[in-house]
Amino acid sequence: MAHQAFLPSGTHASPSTCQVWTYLHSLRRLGPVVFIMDGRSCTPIPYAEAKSSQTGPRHKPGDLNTNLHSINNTSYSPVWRLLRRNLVSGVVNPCKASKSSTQVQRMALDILLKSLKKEAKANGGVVVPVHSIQHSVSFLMTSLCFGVALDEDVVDKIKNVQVGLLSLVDNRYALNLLPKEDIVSFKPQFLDASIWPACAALEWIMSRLVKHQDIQQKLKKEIRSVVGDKKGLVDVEELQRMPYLKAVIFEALRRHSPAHFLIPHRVKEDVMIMADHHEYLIPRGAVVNYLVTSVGLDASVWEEPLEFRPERFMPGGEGEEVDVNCGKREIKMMPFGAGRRICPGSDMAVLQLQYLVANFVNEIIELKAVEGMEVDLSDKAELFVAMKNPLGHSMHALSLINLILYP
Ligand code: HEM
Repeated sequence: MAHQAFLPSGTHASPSTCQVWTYLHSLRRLGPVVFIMDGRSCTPIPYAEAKSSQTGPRHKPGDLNTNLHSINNTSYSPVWRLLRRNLVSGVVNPCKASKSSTQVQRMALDILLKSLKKEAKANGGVVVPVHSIQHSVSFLMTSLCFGVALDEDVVDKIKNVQVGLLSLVDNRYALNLLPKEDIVSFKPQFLDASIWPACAALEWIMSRLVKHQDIQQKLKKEIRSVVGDKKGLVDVEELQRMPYLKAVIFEALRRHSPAHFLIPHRVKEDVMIMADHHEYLIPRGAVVNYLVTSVGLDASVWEEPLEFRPERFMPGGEGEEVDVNCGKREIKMMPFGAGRRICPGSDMAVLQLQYLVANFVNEIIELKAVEGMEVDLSDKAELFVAMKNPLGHSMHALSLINLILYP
């Protein structure tokens, strides 16, 4: 059953978007593909080749980030279960995030709004939101991670020098249950895994709100209909009565999935799969991955998949029943992965995005591009998929935005 098709050459373990599309193309030519990764390169090959390949450990033990005791590097085992349980019950539990972390949440929002307002005031309404977003989300996630609201300077240092994290460990949450080397790898991992995809998602959402003024207005109307003329913040409880807000966030996660791939998975035992009337063997030990983006852009599931249309997640839309946690229903998108290794921060990430976006939109009069400028929606693959030309990246970029704030 050997597949003789021409194989594309290997590429770096974090492929660019262009390479991803090459892979998608390969998928069409080669049928089901197994990605073999050797740490530096990632080669899509048909199952038959995979069968004869050697796959060693993904990472070098001992490396700070990758000592194989961190959640995403650990195979399914009691250690993985313990690490994951600690994270889920101690840090990312959405109830906890909505109650005991309210103060941190508010402070993060405050950082975002203050920094944007200051910049808008200094620059005649023009802002470059990417830095404010990163600062605010970093503050939020690091504070949740360490269990205390950290000083903003500290947040910056952590963001820039994660190696120094150990000196900041306090005895909150579950971290003190872990051996020292696990804490070292847990923290950078928590921060890498939580800050960057959340930043990317927030920036994509803002861009879409700039690009689609009608969606921005509809969202604003929904928020106002729930909070009325109440001065002050939109509460977490109020978010539950904003289905359109959730639809905007889901649509952004579908259309601009922050992760193009999952963290590679290793096959535990030989598995036979059927595709295009062929039976393929995925051999035990092979490293496999999913093209997360392509799942959310499948034209047989989504009408005009490239369009940004939050209405598809409203009653009657093709995404009405979608659950980003990929429960028992058909999987139509998987921005957080699926199954046992699904992102444990998914609920918290969605909640934080709802909170920040609702309050941000409630606070502004209008978010729009500077006259004559347009939002550039090209992307680039870094650790996660970010905007190639961030909103208002420089005075020469095409994507300056004009933030008109209430006085
Ligand atoms: C919009 C935000 C986020 C996105 C799009 C995202 C996406 C993902 C994806 C695609 C995976 C790989 C799943 C797999 O390999 O099957 C993952 C894993 C992971 N994520 Fe997230 N994530 C986000 C936010 C967060 C947050 C807020 C946290 C922590 C609080 C977090 C912690 C983790 C961890 C620890 C893993 C590894 C899980 C394991 O291997 O068992 N993520 N995430």
